[in-house]
Amino acid sequence: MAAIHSIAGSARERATGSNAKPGINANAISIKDCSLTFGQVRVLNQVSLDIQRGEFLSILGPSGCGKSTLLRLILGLLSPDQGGGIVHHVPREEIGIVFQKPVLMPWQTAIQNIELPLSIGPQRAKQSKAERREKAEWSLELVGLTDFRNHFPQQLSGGMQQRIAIARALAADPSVLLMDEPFGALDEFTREKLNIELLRLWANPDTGLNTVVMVTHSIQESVLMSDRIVMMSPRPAKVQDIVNVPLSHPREADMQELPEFLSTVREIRKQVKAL
Ligand SMILES: Nc1ncnc2c1ncn2[C@@H]1O[C@H](COP(=O)(O)OP(=O)(O)OP(=O)(O)O)[C@@H](O)[C@H]1O
Repeated sequence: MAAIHSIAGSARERATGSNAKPGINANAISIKDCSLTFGQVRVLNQVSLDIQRGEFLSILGPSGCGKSTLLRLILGLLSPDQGGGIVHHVPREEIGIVFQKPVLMPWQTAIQNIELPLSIGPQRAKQSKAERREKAEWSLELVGLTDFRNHFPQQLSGGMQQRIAIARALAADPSVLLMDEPFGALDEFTREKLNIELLRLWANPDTGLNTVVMVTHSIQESVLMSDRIVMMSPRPAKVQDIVNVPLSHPREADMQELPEFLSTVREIRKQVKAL
């Protein structure tokens, strides 16, 4: 099916506005005809996708089709065995990731967990200890958890732990954030709250965050949050379709009652059934 709607105006503005300076590619990352096989199992089959600067892109597809594999490919943790490869138009160190499980160190406090990646590897030399602490405090404040800075993970709810994981990713100042089912383990109420919080962080000019790529199993979540939705086919996965979401920004939870929201959800459901 052809893309069913034109791209939302504000997304285009984000993609082609202040971020797309002359001479800078309008894409953040380009995936060119990539295939990947694990042993005898072909997981990705000639996947091509341009991830545009400034967009919120969701990836939807059947379980096991290769969505997480695609994120790992984008991050550079895996390499394609065939195809033109991945072109990063933004520096690799500007790409952050948030996983479904927050993976926090249980013996470290919230603020220490956020600081940790800033204090190891090449990141360490970039900032003094005081600067790292200041950055961690800043990102903790962004996710509204300053009062919980000295709490250990087990003293925090699942939603709070995931906000710490998001703060940890934001502390490294990513321009591109990859998210692998970040809210999949949360209850519906918390999930919807964090959906909107994440959109606010994406729109917040204080963060360098510009482009989000989110794997999700939820059609509603993908429509509420995204500018475009990539539909993957069953394994070996290829890009089946790209759906443009006709909702404006800023998004609000009650937009889920709009006819454009409902018709887009219906259209995607129809496509999912036909996979
Ligand atoms: N390191 C690996 N070695 C071998 N096979 C792997 C490896 N990683 C993933 N796979 C296989 O690749 C396929 C795709 O896995 P992947 O986790 O990318 O799917 P997914 O679409 O993210 O699944 P889900 O929606 O259930 O999270 C699966 O069959 C999985 O078993």
